[in-house]
Amino acid sequence: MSALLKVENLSAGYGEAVVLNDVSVALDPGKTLALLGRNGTGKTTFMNTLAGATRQHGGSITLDGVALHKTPLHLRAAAGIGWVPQERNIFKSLTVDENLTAVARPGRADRAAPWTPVRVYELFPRLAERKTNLGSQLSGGEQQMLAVGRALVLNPKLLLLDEPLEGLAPIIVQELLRAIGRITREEGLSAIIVEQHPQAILAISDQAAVLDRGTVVHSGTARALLDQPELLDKLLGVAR
Ligand SMILES: Nc1ncnc2c1ncn2[C@@H]1O[C@H](COP(=O)(O)OP(=O)(O)OP(=O)(O)O)[C@@H](O)[C@H]1O
Repeated sequence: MSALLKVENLSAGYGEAVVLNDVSVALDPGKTLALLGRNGTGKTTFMNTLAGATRQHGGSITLDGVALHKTPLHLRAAAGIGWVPQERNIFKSLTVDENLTAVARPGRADRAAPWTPVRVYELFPRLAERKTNLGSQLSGGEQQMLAVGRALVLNPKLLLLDEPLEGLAPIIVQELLRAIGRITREEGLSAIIVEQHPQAILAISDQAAVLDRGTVVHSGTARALLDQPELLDKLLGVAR
């Protein structure tokens, strides 16, 4: 199987500052990668770089055979990147429904059931109940659901979720984890998930990579890291 995403020898950062150094990652179609690491190790910078929001200094990014590093930020959604940034970026002055319909793109020919606002409401019934509420009137968890829904209706090839569970109540975390599992496992959408709750994300991921100081210091299966909690703690700098 050829990789959906191939990142090779990537270096990137902000202006002259280089944050990511020689990062290589590959992801097969339909698979999920958990991207882990301590604070400030470059996880968000990696996601931002896939989305085209940083300065790339070197290396290459290929999505579905297309050289993404040559595609500017405003064309990356059309190129297949569904980005849910840490700050969620929903339109706060539009209703839930307007948020979804404003960005919806037709599905790709290879998808039997494209994501539409209707399907997003099935996935997140809470959003269906809030259709006419403004983005600014939603709770943090509902905003996160809307941000995920907005990325889905773009019908991306690769979904990027940057700390989707951050700051959310445990019951909402469970709802989101179930929904993410459905999107990836059942619907077969490829995803990269950055998270501070490693166990929860590893449990729904296929692969794992750990960043430290802008470099990949571990990569393998998610299962192997779940089975070796001491190794995981060591990689994440957690004292036992
Ligand atoms: N807009 C920016 N301009 C300059 N430097 C930045 C910017 N954003 C992040 N950095 C720097 O890049 C490095 C990596 O930060 P990044 O946010 O990618 O890490 P992270 O692993 O996602 O951390 P966290 O878990 O805290 O979100 C840090 O040293 C940070 O100070």
